[in-house]
Amino acid sequence: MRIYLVTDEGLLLGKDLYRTVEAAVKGGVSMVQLREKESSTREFIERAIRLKEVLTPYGVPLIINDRVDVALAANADGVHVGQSDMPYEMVKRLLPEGKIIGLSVESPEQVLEANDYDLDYVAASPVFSTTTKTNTIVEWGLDGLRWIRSVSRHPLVAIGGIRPDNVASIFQAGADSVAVISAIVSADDPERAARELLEKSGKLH
Ligand SMILES: Cc1ncc(COP(=O)(O)OP(=O)(O)O)c(N)n1
Ligand SMILES: Cc1nc(C(=O)O)sc1CCOP(=O)(O)O
Ligand SMILES: [Mg+2]
Repeated sequence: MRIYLVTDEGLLLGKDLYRTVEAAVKGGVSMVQLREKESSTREFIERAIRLKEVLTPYGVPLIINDRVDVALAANADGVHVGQSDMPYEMVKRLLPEGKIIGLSVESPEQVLEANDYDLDYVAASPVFSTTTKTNTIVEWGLDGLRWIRSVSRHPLVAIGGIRPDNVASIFQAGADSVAVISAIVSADDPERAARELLEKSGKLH
């Protein structure tokens, strides 16, 4: 996975969620996270089931943000948790073998602690500060990403403020993948936006 799309209903600017995600996949997105902060549990599950139906023909995994129960109910491919969410050990115990687990890391201590976990990726949270999510601690920057790469045994996802003009530098600093909301979700043409990110990543060939 290179371009990892995270959804946000509030940033769709009137577009349809499912069409936007499908267009982004056509443009090169290879993993999708359903991130619902306002919806009811029932709406969250319904959206997850529908999104899974959209993604399955493309072979693109669906990750559920925060909620192991929703992931299980929708037979999603995995869960992303942050440092205030369900602890890793519980997520690991509750999810069937083979499901994806991603964890946000916000400090050097958390990066080192994550080396004890059986994770599919750690997410540098945030690589750059962003208006999309403001309750973050401190941005890692490119030096921070290089440091994580040098000590972490896990695939490294970068998230926060990622755009076509900085995506190459993020991969050069050691990220394996970039997770993006507004640069794709808020674009007039999400397929083109995803393709541009992939082309500018320097990772096409
Ligand atoms: C890929 C990815 N990285 C980081 C986050 C943020 O997780 P968290 O800190 O739990 O914050 P919320 O997204 O739950 O508000 C993420 N969702 N995805
Ligand atoms: C969901 C999320 N988590 C972050 C973190 O730092 O943990 S930043 C973020 C939002 C990323 O949105 P955009 O691509 O629009 O900057
Ligand atoms: Mg969370």
